[in-house]
Amino acid sequence: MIELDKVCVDFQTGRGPSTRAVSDVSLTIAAGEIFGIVGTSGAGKSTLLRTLNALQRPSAGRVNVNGVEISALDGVDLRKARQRIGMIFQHFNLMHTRTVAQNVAFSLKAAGWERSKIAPRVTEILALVGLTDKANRYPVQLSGGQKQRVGIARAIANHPDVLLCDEPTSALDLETSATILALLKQINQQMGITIVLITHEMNVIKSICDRVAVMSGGEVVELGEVFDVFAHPQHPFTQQLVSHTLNLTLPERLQQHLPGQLLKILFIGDSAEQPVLSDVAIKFGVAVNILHGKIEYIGERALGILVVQLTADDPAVVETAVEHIRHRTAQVEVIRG
Ligand SMILES: Nc1ncnc2c1ncn2[C@@H]1O[C@H](COP(=O)(O)OP(=O)(O)OP(=O)(O)O)[C@@H](O)[C@H]1O
Repeated sequence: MIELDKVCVDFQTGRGPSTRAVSDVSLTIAAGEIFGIVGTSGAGKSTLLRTLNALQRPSAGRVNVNGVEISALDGVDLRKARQRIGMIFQHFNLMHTRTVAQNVAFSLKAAGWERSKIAPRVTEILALVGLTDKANRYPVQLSGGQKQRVGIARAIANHPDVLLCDEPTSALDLETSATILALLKQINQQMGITIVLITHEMNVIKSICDRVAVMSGGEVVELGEVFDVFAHPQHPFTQQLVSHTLNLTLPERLQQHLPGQLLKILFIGDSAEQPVLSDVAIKFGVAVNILHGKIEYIGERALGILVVQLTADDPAVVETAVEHIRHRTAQVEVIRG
């Protein structure tokens, strides 16, 4: 449904050398998927997202949406192709002199809807985003979350196939963010709209995306199912993002002064249901001290993480116990041996 083939974007600033904002990105995004692009500021996320509706032209490479090479279109053809692609923004981009209903109606007028069909569609779509009672309010009278709901209503009113989301929750508090992400998920499931979302927060990726591309320095450095990226991040930048999100750092003081081995253990699926730690305690006579732990739910799947300290009189016994744990869990990282 969406295909990027070796997309590069260069910006020429002044007379100096150009900046490469997006470097050789190739991706395929399936119809109906919620696809996340994560990276720090300046990674090239916005620039890449904007190539999907040709707000930004690639300097090299091709962008195909619904079988049409959007990066090669202009004029009427481009306007038509863009009508199949909605977009929402971090700061909502609403028209402040128009009411909520007028903001949504405006997008339908622009898409060439018959006058008589606009009002019923506005009513329907405002009900879907939970804003029926705010139809005649102006944006200034709304909370951030309500403004983003207007943005979403406006973006999906014309039945697009794709919804592009540019940091949709970055200006919102945690609770409101969660309700907006839940609304996006609901829209994806009910209407089958493909969602491409950019964010700098792994938590946003974790809560609604199916797959994720990690961007750094204009490149996609990692790509995969969200669960797999969280469970086995490969690239050092992804490892840093995931570890920061899971927040399992122990105070330095504790790390330095504890005897024995400190392990971070990952439990996935079956391994989460087996009494691995009590088994090693009994079998090898090691003392197991749990220092930190949590279970993250990503989609329907659980990812358990524990930080434990293993001690015994004989260090060789601890080594054997660590090997035993390694064979029965998804991953063991020795934080300090
Ligand atoms: N119009 C432009 N002219 C020149 N350079 C630009 C332009 N737009 C973006 N850049 C540069 O391209 C790089 C990528 O920017 P981009 O906005 O895509 O990153 P981002 O990952 O979306 O970051 P942020 O989250 O801060 O928006 C940056 O170095 C930026 O300075």
